Amino acid sequence: MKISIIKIGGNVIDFPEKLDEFLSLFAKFPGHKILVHGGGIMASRFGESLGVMPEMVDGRRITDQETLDVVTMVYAGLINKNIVAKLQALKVNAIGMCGADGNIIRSIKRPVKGIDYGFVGDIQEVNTKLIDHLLSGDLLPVVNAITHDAKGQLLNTNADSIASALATSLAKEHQVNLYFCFNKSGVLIDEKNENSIIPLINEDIYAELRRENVIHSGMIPKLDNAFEALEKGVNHVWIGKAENLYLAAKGKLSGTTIERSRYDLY
Ligand SMILES: Nc1ncnc2c1ncn2[C@@H]1O[C@H](COP(=O)(O)OP(=O)(O)OP(=O)(O)O)[C@@H](O)[C@H]1O
Repeated sequence: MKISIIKIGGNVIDFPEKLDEFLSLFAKFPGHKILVHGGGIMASRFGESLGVMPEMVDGRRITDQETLDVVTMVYAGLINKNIVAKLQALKVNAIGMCGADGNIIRSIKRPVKGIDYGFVGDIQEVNTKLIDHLLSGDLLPVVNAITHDAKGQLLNTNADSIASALATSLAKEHQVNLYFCFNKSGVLIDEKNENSIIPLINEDIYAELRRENVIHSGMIPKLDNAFEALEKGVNHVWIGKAENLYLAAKGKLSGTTIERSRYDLY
């Protein structure tokens, strides 16, 4: 089977018009597909309205019990069910899932090493058998950033890591492409210039861009996940603007392609 894993960033989810535009393109996206989302911006806003203030370390959310309650309500409830309803309206048979549903993603609470992230989960296992069944039955899984430890504990897990883990697990038996959609036109040389897209990044270019601080914050785990996915057999990884996903699927250059092999950009 050919499978596309598409991760949608919080900046797109947060704007209803942008989300609608993305979902109508996504609905037409060819072949078997899985949508992965978090929703950090909305979770922070809802948390604040309930008096649960966000606390971030290196772009990652510290998840105490109250924060876990908020992210579960927002990711697995509000955002997930809204996306599923919108896809159903587009005649796509979407099914919303957190990691506990059908034991689709099992994780383990991150051990404390210097920083205590609280109820944050590192992925251990993906139930590819169930995903195969769903995709074969023409269902479209919409997977959010809440996983579980199979002992009754829900855990907050990075959505980029979920997309990457789904892709690498499914790549053992299928041809898998991974797309990270966010609110910028790709990985940029100058973040303020949407035309400064870096069309292709390999390990050497990545190391240099990190040294020069061109790549920082949320882009670092995204690229780490991208390289790990390629190393573990994923066919193709793309990072770009949500609106350009359709062009990317048609092989038209409109974002950043991540590649393992050496390639001289300059
Ligand atoms: N060179 C770069 N080009 C583009 N964005 C960059 C670059 N370096 C760092 N970034 C940052 O990376 C961020 C994207 O990663 P981030 O994981 O925060 O976004 P996201 O996919 O929308 O996340 P989430 O799912 O958590 O909402 C951008 O908002 C940008 O600030």
